[in-house]
Formats: sequence, structure tokens, C-alpha cells
Amino acid sequence: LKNCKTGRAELQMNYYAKSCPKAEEIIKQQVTELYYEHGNTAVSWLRNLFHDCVVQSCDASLLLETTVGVESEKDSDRSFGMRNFKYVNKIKSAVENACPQTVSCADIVALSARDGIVMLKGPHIDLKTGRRDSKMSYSNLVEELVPKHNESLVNVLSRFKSIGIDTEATVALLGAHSVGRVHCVNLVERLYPTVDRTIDPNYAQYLKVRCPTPNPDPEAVLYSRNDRETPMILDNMYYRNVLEHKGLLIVDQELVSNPLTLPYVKKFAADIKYFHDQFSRGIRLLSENNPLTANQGEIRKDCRYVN
Ligand code: HEM
Ligand SMILES: [Ca+2]
Ligand SMILES: [Ca+2]
Repeated sequence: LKNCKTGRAELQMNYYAKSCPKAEEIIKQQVTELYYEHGNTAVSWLRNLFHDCVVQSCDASLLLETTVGVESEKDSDRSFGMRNFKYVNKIKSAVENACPQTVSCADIVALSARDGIVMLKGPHIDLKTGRRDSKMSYSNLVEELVPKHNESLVNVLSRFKSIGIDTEATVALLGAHSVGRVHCVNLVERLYPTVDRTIDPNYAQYLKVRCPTPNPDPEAVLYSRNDRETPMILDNMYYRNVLEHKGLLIVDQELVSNPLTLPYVKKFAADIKYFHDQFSRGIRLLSENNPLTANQGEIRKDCRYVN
């Protein structure tokens, strides 16, 4: 194999060129079809990339179901609100039909995020492939590695740094919160008993309408959009919102009070092209975190179970 210097194969562009030349096209077609049936699948693919790649590796550990001897990462509180997992199976089936046991679930996580970003009018991002799938779930690591809803920005920056993602790329990746939603359970502590003074008062009024009680029923689907104006577009509105004190999570709002991150927020708010370039760089870094390659791991037949 290539890269004998490191003793380990690396990810490469178009890894499936010979073994499954249509793989990337099939995934893109599935992501596109799913987007037209359920637009929020595109949002889910983006969040999946984050939750998979920060836990150990981009290795589809996130997708494993709870079975004998496996506790799913999805069952953690940190995965609250994650949805559309069943449609990953549709993508995987289409790929398996063309090329049995060739394309990893980990690459499906990466490429579906890439194609989802395009559906959300974000940038097209070239990504390497050749990731392999974990043989286990890391549910014991989720709480430590996936930031909680009220995590501080300082902790998030140092955690991202530890996997090779610099401050500017981290600020750009948080721009993912320009799409999707936050459930009231993750918001109410900023609203009750008193409103966090970093939230714009009129915006707080609106959020209290969306989340009328301090103890929302976790089963009730009460939520607020991440970005009221363009909730399904991956634009730089997120940065303009946080500059106007309309950030939903503590980590979002702290981007403007931290002197290390504020300059990037201003740059991204002013220049969507620049934001998209940095977001692309961030997604590449995130998607290349500690991959399994060569004969490590396996190619799962079904993304929900080890072979
Ligand atoms: C680093 C600190 C981060 C924290 C603390 C955080 C936390 C959260 C929380 C609490 C939610 C709402 C879940 C719910 O109530 O349904 C959420 C949603 C979301 N997050 Fe993050 N997140 C972070 C970073 C990221 C990154 C880096 C990405 C992707 C690159 C991302 C993508 C998303 C997406 C797309 C949603 C919307 C999901 C949906 O509507 O289904 N987040 N995040
Ligand atoms: Ca993982
Ligand atoms: Ca938006």
C-alpha cells in the first residue's frame, strides 16, 4: 500500500474509483432524493458527521444499534434530537446493490454530510475516502467527547484543538448552527427563572413563546429554529445572529464575548464566501479525524450492526 512511511494507509481522493466507481454518485443521488422527501435529512447528515468524528474516529461508531454487547452511542443524552437514522439504511442499500461490502458506512457518513451541505446551499467540499468502520461503539466516551448543550466555548475550543482543529475552523464549524433546531429542554436554562442577560430581550420574549415552561416534557417536540430567518440554508446568518445577541446555545453566544473568536465572527458575518471557505476547511479536518484505514476495522454490511 501507499504511504509505507507511516506504516499506515491514508485517506485519498476517490478511493472507490476502481472498486466502486459510481459510489459517490449513488450516495449523492440518494441524499438528493431524501432531501426532496424530507428536507431535514440534510441537516441530520451534517450533525451525524460531527457526532461520529469527535467520538474516537470517523468510523460510523455512531450508527451502531444497541444489541447484546453493544450500547449505542445514539442512546446518550448528547444525541438528543438526532433523527433520520433510518434513512442511512436507504443510502447504504443503494450502495450495496451496486457494490456489495465495498463502501464503508464511515464514508457514507462523510459523503452524505458533504452532499447534504450542498442541498442546504452550502459549499461543495471535496473529501477524501477510504475510511473503514469500527467494530465497536464508544458509548462510554460520548459524554466525555461530545460537548453538552451548555458547554463553555473555552472547553469546546480546547477539545477541537486536541483533534487538530484550530480556532478559526472551530468557529466556522459552529456555523452549522445556521440550520436545524434546538429543543426547549436544551434552552430553558437560559430563559428561566431569569433570562440570561446575553440574550437580546426581544429575542428572549420570542424564545419564551416557543418554550413556554421551564420544565418542557422531553417527549414533546417543543423547539426553536437555530436561525429564524434561513433555518434550512447554510449561510452566515448564524454569525449575524450572534452579533445581535440571538445565539441559542451558550457556546454560540460566547463566540462574541471571547476576544479570540469575535474577529472570526465578524469576518464570517461580513463575507459568506470567506465563511464557506473556512467551513469547508473545518469539515475536511473534522472528517479526517483519526480514520481507520487499510485492514483496520471492517466494511459493515449493515450500518447498524458489526458484521
Ligand atoms: C461544539 C459545540 C457544539 C455544541 C455544544 C452543540 C450542541 C447542539 C445542540 C444542543 C443541538 C440541539 C439538539 C436538539 O435539541 O435537538 C445542536 C444541533 C445541531 N448541531 Fe450542534 N453543537 C456543537 C457543534 C456542532 C458542530 C461542529 C456541528 C457540525 C459541523 C453541529 C451540527 C448541528 C446541527 C446540524 C444541529 C441541528 C440538528 C437538527 O435540527 O436535527 N453542531 N447542537
Ligand atoms: Ca466515531
Ligand atoms: Ca441559516
